[in-house]
Amino acid sequence: MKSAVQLEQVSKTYDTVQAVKEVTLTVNQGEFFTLLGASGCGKTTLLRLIGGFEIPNSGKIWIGNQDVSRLPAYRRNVHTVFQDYALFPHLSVFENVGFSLQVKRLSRDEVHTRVTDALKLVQLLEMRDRLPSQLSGGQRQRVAIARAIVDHPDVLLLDEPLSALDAKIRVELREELKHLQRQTGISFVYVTHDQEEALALSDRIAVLHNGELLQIGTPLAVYEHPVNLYVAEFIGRANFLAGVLVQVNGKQGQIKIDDQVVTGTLAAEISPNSAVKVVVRPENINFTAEATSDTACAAKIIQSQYLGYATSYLVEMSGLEFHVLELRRRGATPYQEGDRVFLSWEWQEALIFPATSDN
Ligand SMILES: Nc1ncnc2c1ncn2[C@@H]1O[C@H](COP(=O)(O)OP(=O)(O)OP(=O)(O)O)[C@@H](O)[C@H]1O
Repeated sequence: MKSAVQLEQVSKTYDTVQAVKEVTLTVNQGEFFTLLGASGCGKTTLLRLIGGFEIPNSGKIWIGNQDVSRLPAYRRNVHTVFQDYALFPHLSVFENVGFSLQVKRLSRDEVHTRVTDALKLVQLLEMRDRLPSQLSGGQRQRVAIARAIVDHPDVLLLDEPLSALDAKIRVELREELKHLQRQTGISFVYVTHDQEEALALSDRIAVLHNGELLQIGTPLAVYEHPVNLYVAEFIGRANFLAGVLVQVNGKQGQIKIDDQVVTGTLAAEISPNSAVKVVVRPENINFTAEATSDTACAAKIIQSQYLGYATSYLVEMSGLEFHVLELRRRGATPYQEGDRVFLSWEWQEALIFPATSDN
């Protein structure tokens, strides 16, 4: 597979802050690649390094086959879509989108064809004569995206492009963006702190923390096989149970939590009698009114929230609180607050990490 962007041991320091620490990664051609992390983790800096708005202190950056580590932004075949759209207020939608082509002195016909195609892709052709002030936030962002794809860049960099929009428009535009990326085949490098957005959009996700790359993988891999407790906590919801590993049987571990014993999969090599944390997702916990197996734990429902498609429970077991999500099943009545239940899960569905693992 050909690479669109490659970073090798890239670091960037501002004064005393090391914003990016020795990051190595490859974005494949035609890939929707997301940089995900909490505020301040270095994702915008990484994007700015790829775009050429910052120069790394050390390391190398390639776009396609070209080493661009020292090239200024305007000499890289990449475009950036910013959170605040950055449109020219006095130019129409059409003129905004065609601006860079006119600067390049393309013929009128060529500009017309390309701008029309780009506006069709973002479904804004009928608004071509409006000014940015006459558009909604979502429409403005679509103009910014059309402007960025109009001269067919190899790579499009997007810095939280949906974060200024309200929730409903954000989800709509998210679907359009994914469709647009597939249609154009442009490689997208997308920055967000929103894990749900990252899961929904990406072919692969790079999870960053304190300037370091923790994990790269498909949405499924980072959700189901997080490399450490930090990634498990950052992506999706999870319950964290502290206990002691009492027995190891191949990949399976038994953990004692107070007087209860639960099972899980060892996510790392851990020796018996170590302090561990078990990570189990709310949707992987089952309830039964009666104990069904040795590892079912007695618990009590503290809170029940009916969500329509599912019921979300807060449950207490041995002084620990659990979140449980039960999808709606035809004919089933949700459990009530105060009900006594037994919790269980498949051992493959719970991950055991050393308690000292980075979180
Ligand atoms: N121009 C700058 N001068 C000094 N420090 C900076 C500069 N830009 C970023 N930083 C620092 O570098 C670190 C990473 O910042 P960066 O903007 O890349 O994070 P981020 O993950 O994009 O955060 P956010 O989601 O809040 O935008 C932060 O500690 C930030 O304060």
